[in-house]
Amino acid sequence: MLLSVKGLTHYFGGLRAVNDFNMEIEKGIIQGLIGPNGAGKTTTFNLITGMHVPTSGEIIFSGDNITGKPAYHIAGKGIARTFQNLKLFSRLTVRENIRVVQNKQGKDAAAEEERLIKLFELEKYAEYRSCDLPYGAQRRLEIARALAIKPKLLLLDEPAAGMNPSEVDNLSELINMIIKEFDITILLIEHQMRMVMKLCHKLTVLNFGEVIATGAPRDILNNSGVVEAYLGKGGASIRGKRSER
Ligand SMILES: Nc1ncnc2c1ncn2[C@@H]1O[C@H](COP(=O)(O)OP(=O)(O)OP(=O)(O)O)[C@@H](O)[C@H]1O
Repeated sequence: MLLSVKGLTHYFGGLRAVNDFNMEIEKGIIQGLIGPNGAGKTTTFNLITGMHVPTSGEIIFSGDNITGKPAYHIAGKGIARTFQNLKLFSRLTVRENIRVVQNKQGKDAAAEEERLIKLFELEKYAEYRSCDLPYGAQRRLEIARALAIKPKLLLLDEPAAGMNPSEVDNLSELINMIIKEFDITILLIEHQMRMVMKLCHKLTVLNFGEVIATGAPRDILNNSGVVEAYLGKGGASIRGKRSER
């Protein structure tokens, strides 16, 4: 397993945001982490990436226990992330945003910078400050910048937030391209179910900080506990169809 999370629990004061969370991620796949608002998805990302120290539990990445290690250490081990609300260096150019996170400078780094700019269709914006980019391009840049640290595991936190349907389709293609072009594994938080169903090989479903289901996307869609968690008893399904009552 590339990542094993065991018994992860996190309290914010008296609020238990993540409760005995277990998850395993195999190398080379796109795994989805879904669940209703406030279920604890972003908190889980923050725990994995060292932004919060868990109350208890263990996180093993590539055989190393990274539980409670500082964020720079975890990034150095090969876990990169993007944020729900973009966190680009707004006054730096596209090129500079990528360059500042690269570990080394030199010929190889410059070639990698060009490759990322090209793959993410950012050529025409390369010298623009990131704050001057259209929204979709900012989102692409955030993923390109995360890849610039050459991670083994990429955590994407709602990359389709605020996108229109055609932008969501483009993003899905981009994520498929990433898994082909880079030697990488992806953990994806996303509310857009169409995208989740299209991309993910496996899903983990969180509700009130607990895992309520894990498995193949098709099985998850038909899991009554999951449907209930999203919409309450007797509600519509997460497939978007209204159920007859
Ligand atoms: N820094 C914090 N301090 C206190 N409570 C927090 C903090 N961050 C998150 N929470 C609480 O922890 C719970 C889980 O939040 P989290 O953001 O992880 O959920 P989420 O599944 O990512 O939700 P969404 O889909 O809305 O982004 C929520 O009740 C939230 O209010």
